Amino acid sequence: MQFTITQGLVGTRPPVVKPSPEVLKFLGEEGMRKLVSDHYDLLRQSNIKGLFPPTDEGFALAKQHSADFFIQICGGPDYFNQNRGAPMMAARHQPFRITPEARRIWLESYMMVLKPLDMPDDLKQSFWNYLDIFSIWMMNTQE
Ligand code: HEM
Repeated sequence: MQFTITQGLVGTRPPVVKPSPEVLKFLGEEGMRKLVSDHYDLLRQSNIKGLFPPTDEGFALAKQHSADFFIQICGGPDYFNQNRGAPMMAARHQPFRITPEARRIWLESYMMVLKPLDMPDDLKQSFWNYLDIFSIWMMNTQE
């Protein structure tokens, strides 16, 4: 199990592999929502907290939308499309200043919630590899 952070250039979109559907089968929808919620709670205490909604209501909604997406990308119901429309993730992140350093903090926060998670290593790896590569797509600002 290796939590590698691949060096990626702002503005590039390396080919990405979706996480294994087994991740969602193992965690269940509630487990996935808890994972995403724990990640957001770390982001809220991080140096990039200013990127995220300041109110509790906004923050709860952000958790919901993000979990909807991860459930969908892992082969579950298309909650994200139903609630938010086509993902277009890079475009949705465009209004936010996502630098390589912000990506690193975002990924390290996922690392912190994945490490202690009760899930087989091959599934953690599959989920991590997706986060590692797809997060490169979200970078839109040089340091
Ligand atoms: C694997 C990579 C990523 C995925 C799959 C992802 C997914 C999402 C999703 C689904 C949303 C909600 C969009 C909406 O409903 O309109 C969102 C919003 C957001 N993401 Fe990401 N994201 C990723 C990487 C990042 C990174 C690296 C950052 C910053 C360091 C970031 C910062 C934000 C911010 C600021 C928002 C808006 C507030 C919010 O709804 O949380 N994201 N992201």
